[in-house]
Amino acid sequence: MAATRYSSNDLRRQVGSPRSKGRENKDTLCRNILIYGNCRYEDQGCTFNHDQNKNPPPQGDVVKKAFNVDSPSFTPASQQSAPAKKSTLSSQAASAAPFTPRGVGTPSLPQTVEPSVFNPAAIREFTPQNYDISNTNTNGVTQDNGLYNDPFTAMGSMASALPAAGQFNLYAAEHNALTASGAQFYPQHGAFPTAPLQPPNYHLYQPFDTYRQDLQPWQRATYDFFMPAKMREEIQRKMFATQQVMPNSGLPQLERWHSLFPLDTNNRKNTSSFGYPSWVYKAQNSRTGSHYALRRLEGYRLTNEKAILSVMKEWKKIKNASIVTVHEAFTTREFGDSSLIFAYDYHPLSKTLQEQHLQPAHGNRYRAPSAVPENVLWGYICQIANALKTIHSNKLAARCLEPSKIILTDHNRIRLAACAILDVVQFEINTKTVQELQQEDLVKFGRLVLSLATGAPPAHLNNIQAALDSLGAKYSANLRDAVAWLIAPPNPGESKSIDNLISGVATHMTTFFDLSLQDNDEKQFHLAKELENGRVARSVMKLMTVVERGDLGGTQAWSETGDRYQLKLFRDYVFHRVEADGKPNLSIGHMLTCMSKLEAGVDEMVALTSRDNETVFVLTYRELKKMFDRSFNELVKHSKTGAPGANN
Ligand SMILES: Nc1ncnc2c1ncn2[C@@H]1O[C@H](COP(=O)(O)OP(=O)(O)OP(=O)(O)O)[C@@H](O)[C@H]1O
Repeated sequence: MAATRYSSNDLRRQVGSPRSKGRENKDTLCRNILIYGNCRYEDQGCTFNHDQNKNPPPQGDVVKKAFNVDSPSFTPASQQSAPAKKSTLSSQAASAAPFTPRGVGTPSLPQTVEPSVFNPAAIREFTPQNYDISNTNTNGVTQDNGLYNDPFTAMGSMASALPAAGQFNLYAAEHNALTASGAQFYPQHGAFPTAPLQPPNYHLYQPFDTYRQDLQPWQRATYDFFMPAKMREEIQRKMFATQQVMPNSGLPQLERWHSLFPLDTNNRKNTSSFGYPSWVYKAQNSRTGSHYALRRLEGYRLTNEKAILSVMKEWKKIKNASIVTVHEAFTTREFGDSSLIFAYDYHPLSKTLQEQHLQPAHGNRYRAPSAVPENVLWGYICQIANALKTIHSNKLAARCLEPSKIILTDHNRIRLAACAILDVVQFEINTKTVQELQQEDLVKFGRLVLSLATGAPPAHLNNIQAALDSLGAKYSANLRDAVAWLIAPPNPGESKSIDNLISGVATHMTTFFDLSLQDNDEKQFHLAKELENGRVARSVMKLMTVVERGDLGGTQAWSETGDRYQLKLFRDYVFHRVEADGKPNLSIGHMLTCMSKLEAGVDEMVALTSRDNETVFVLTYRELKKMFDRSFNELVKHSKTGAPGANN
């Protein structure tokens, strides 16, 4: 802006004040001080008062003057009904057109408006799009009596003043509630109309950028909008495994379980773990539809009902990320024998530690499996210690700590997979106390780690000392000491506990904890992206229910007429774009942006052209969103099921 625009004289001329002289001016506070905080003409002859503290004009005096800013002749007609507000500032802003965001409608401009320093049209350029307002005096920037508060400096104080989640609905179509709650953000501006909080536009696509900061915008690719391909593939494979069925498996349907699918990778009848051959099946619960892993102990005959009841009562309390949760146990004769079944959480595509580390590489049975890296071993130690801590604190013992009964459910993530079984099976014959069983847990834990470190199954570890000595070549003394401590019997009169081990491996625990937090951060980042995609997907689904539908509720070609026609053209604009040479434009960024703008109902204009180029509609996303909502609501009214979410 030209410097002259800010001169106090000019300002006064614009507001229609008569030129005052000498002493009179000295009493009047210079408007440049009011508006800009200083007056560059102070030392160049500006005759107004530049000391804000000097002679503040008494409120009563103002109304007595023939010409003053609150004089009714300067008050726009549209504002007269509002309670008169005392102000010593320029009336220019008061008579300026009330700001209305583009596309909301034509603001009712007062007819007597004089040339204005404040050009609302210009102010709009600073307004964040889709900024819904209920107070037409506000336009997204703090604006009152000619004062312009830089929204960007204001944001700092806003950040701390942001309302707690739940105070308003981020997904609300209208944000008037926000405007109303704006008052609390400007307590210091009590005398001014409160401007609404400028909320970030929650509806617009907002991918996080923490993890790809090194990329320039033009280097972004489609996959930047989605989770990494590897992660997606892994999750999809797991989903596929969960849904897998085997129609002619010959497996029975149990009372409340169906679609049994065998998970065992060999059909050896191995009785070493429980004293009975055991089999694992994936099955779907008929009541909940969820999938579980059922472990069946073949040929087990239950003699004491209390065994299941009392053991399960205790084990159902155990919730730990390193233990596969056990839900129930029951007996069945559906397999043609008397079987005991345990229902566990199902972890698709898991492998036992035995399969992962102790079996020769597939297709090469002469080559020993490669050694488990030390950091992976420490990860296992931390997770098993975590599991044992919970189990032992609940006065239980894990008992089944074998490589074939610990499953790997994700990258280096393990879980004890056969808890509670031995407690039921040996309910009547067990003669050991829980403390003794817990001591045994520690020894089994040590043998398990030793087995993984040496590559020999626990049953083959006959010379423990030799195996421990061999660790020195591959692993740190720290690891060797931890394993030796676990396996060694406690000193007479002493007992070892899992707490002792946890204190001893605290540094490894913190390393593992940190890695797990980092992993969590990364997943959170991908989750945030998928949140955006989920929203866009819902909007696309809604749009697809409307366009090309045909007739509805007796209206012929409903989807080709009225609002629906424009939505159809919008669909073309978003998804069927072509280049000048007719080649399809498949920019995913364009699709995501348009759909999220639609969801946000921003005030940006969009031109929709019919396919024959005969008709062009120029409208805002806000208008389109209204059409979209109207059309969809009409559909909902005619539907049997009602609003989405009421049914699946
Ligand atoms: N909760 C579970 N969720 C998903 N898969 C599981 C679960 N528990 C076990 N499995 C899988 O079932 C398969 C068979 O497990 P099992 O414990 O019978 O191993 P195994 O090597 O056959 O042992 P054994 O020789 O003692 O029968 C393994 O591949 C294992 O990963």
